[in-house]
Amino acid sequence: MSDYQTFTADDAKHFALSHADAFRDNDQLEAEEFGDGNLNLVFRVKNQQGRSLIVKQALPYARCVGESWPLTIDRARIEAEVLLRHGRLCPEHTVKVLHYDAALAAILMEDLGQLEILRSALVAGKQFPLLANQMAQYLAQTLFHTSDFVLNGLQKKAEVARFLNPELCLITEDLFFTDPYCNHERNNIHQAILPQARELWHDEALQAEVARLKADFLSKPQALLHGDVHSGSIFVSAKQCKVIDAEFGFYGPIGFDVGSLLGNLLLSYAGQFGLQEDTAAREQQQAYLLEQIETLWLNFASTFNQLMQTQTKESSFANSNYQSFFLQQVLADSIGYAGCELIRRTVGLAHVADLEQIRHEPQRARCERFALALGRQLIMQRQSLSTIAQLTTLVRHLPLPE
Ligand SMILES: Nc1ncnc2c1ncn2[C@@H]1O[C@H](COP(=O)(O)OP(=O)(O)O)[C@@H](O)[C@H]1O
Ligand SMILES: CSC[C@H]1O[C@H](OP(=O)(O)O)[C@H](O)[C@@H]1O
Repeated sequence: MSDYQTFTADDAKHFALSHADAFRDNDQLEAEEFGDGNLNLVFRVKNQQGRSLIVKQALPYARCVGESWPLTIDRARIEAEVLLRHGRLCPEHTVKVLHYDAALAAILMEDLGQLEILRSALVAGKQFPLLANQMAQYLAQTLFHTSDFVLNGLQKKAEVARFLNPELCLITEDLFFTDPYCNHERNNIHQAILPQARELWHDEALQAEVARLKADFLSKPQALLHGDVHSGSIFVSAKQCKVIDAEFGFYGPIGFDVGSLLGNLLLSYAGQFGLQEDTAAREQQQAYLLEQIETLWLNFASTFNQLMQTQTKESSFANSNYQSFFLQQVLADSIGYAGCELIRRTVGLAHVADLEQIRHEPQRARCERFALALGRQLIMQRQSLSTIAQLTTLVRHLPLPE
């Protein structure tokens, strides 16, 4: 990393000017760093006509912790290459990457500032009727076309090697599958739910199922995942939906991407009990979220099924019984990973605004207990929930704990 230097706002301007057709040499550019994520610097660079682009740079450590947590800057390569690959497969729902510089670990990309971050919008009680359909297309297109249904063995292994991403995968392995199930110093547990967190540390039946999900995460390279499809990584409007932030990308189980999104919609569902005081408005928002969850899975499965039937290149996988079995297992995996996301966002290192923004602490604790109870049920029952309607029925009937 000899040429690497951490960008100032002036460096970000210079980088944008050197690589963007949108800017001219005599443009008076302005730049500000406004990143709010856990890991990187994000600058908005703007000219006097209001034209703007985003410069994202990987720091050699995790931003949320500091230099005591060193982290490879190769994550910028992974992010750029996954976004470029996914952008070719699903341009309408992937942020456009304009340039990537390996030495500086910096990416120039389109500014999506005219859209909203999904998580903030859901916390504000907003609804996006097209969201589930759009994300189903993104997930089905990117995951199918990078899977063994399309790539031959030689291509696939070269791809797996290119996207190994060991350091970022290790973060997920720890934060999703290890920390919440033991008394780990990285955990962030609100005092009021300490008894429920402790139960996780002694629940051997749950730990066995989480171990199975972790083993699959480590050893099931089904497709090139985004790797962190949470609602802070999705920009939305009434018409548009675009995914950013693919630095956790690698070849892993398809259900991990689908399940991460399901888990985030369920975190929003859980948070509504504490964010929305008006019962009718709360029930209406929760009904919207469950309807989006059903649409997401049904449209994902139907598009993936159509792609398997019409575009499978490997003859062994053209068998329709195998294809049904495959999708059924993706559903079970997705439900399990959704459960892990619910639990790790409630007691692990990285929390979410859906729960954190509940101001009334006792009510927040009830929502957190709901998220933990739901997460556990999803992990334990994932093989017997054979339709998405069974999952939404389970959610609807789960009582809000005291
Ligand atoms: N292409 C973009 N357009 C507009 N804002 C962006 C874009 N990419 C990132 N951001 C802003 O920067 C924030 C952090 O970006 P993110 O990629 O999530 O960083 P990190 O990898 O550190 O989590 C986002 O929440 C969003 O506000
Ligand atoms: C120390 S990384 C914690 C957490 O942050 C990542 O999300 P983001 O980069 O979008 O803020 C990822 O979910 C990690 O698990």
